[in-house]
Amino acid sequence: MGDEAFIEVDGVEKFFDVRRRAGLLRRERHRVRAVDTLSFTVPRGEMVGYIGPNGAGKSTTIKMLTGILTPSAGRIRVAGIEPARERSRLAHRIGVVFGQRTTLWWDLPLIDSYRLMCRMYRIEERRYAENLDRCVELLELGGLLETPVRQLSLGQRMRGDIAAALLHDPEVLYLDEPTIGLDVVSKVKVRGFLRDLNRDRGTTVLLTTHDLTDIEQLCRRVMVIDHGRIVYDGELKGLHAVGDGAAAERTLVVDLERELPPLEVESARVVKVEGARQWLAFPAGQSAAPLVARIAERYPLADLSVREPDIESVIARMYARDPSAVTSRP
Ligand SMILES: Nc1ncnc2c1ncn2[C@@H]1O[C@H](COP(=O)(O)OP(=O)(O)OP(=O)(O)O)[C@@H](O)[C@H]1O
Repeated sequence: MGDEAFIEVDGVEKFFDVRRRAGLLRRERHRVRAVDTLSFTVPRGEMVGYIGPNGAGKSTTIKMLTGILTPSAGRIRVAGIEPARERSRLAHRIGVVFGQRTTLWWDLPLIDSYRLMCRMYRIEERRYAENLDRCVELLELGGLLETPVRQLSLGQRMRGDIAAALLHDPEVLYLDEPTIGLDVVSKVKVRGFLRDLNRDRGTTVLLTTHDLTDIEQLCRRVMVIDHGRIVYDGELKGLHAVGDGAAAERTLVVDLERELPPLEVESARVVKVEGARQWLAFPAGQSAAPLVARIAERYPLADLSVREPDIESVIARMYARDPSAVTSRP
């Protein structure tokens, strides 16, 4: 196998047979198609965004790539291994982080979880010590190693989980919503760490997220999945173009010292007013700083924050504008 296809997904389908109520006593069998003829490849060392609306099939894809789920049809290879068949052999070569749940032992100090993983994965002592030192330093975990996981903040726990996924030096890292619920500072730390990991160690990364900034800052390539199929595969800026420039709007949320009529500011428009709070949409490509300066000059400003466009709205507009414009990479 050449490096051209380090992750290889070819015509993969996954359906679930579920039973649902169809009347008082009757239950009907019903087939949910979670992934529908999915095909893509990821070369070694690439960091790819994998995005799509809720229920599109992202988690199902990741579960099949780790071997937790077996495809109903089609072929998957990761580092030359068929995940569902050789799940434990593959486990030595991949790392997984699910943002919504932890792989750490809740009641144990962080370091104990790491020691357990070292034994479970039979990681060689020296390699373990090196990887741990590097993660502790770069993810700033030094002061947290003796803390039980349940006492960690969400951002600390996430950094702890990322370290756990990297102790055995995986060649591939799957990240499912790694920045979900994190504050801005934690997001910046996590993104910086992932960028360096990919650059310095050549780790192949597949990143699922609802936060477009994660993609913007980390991935040149993005794949969009909807209804279990890839509907776009290419550069992020191409996605913005398909989704119409207006889709890529950010929102400035302004708290004024008192209620005022909608603000009038160049290159932004008020989209909502609620008491002394106003929401102003402005082009995502534009820096917020001059806009903030213009508002501060003319209006009594108490506080403000910037909201990034979310993936759902970009995709929704992409469809609203012209569904046929949504293309796949050749
Ligand atoms: N074990 C299961 N049994 C039945 N249906 C399932 C199962 N797992 C997933 N599905 C269904 O398959 C579809 C795809 O789900 P999946 O979790 O992969 O989506 P997702 O893109 O990860 O969504 P989200 O962004 O909400 O996490 C959904 O319709 C979901 O309800």
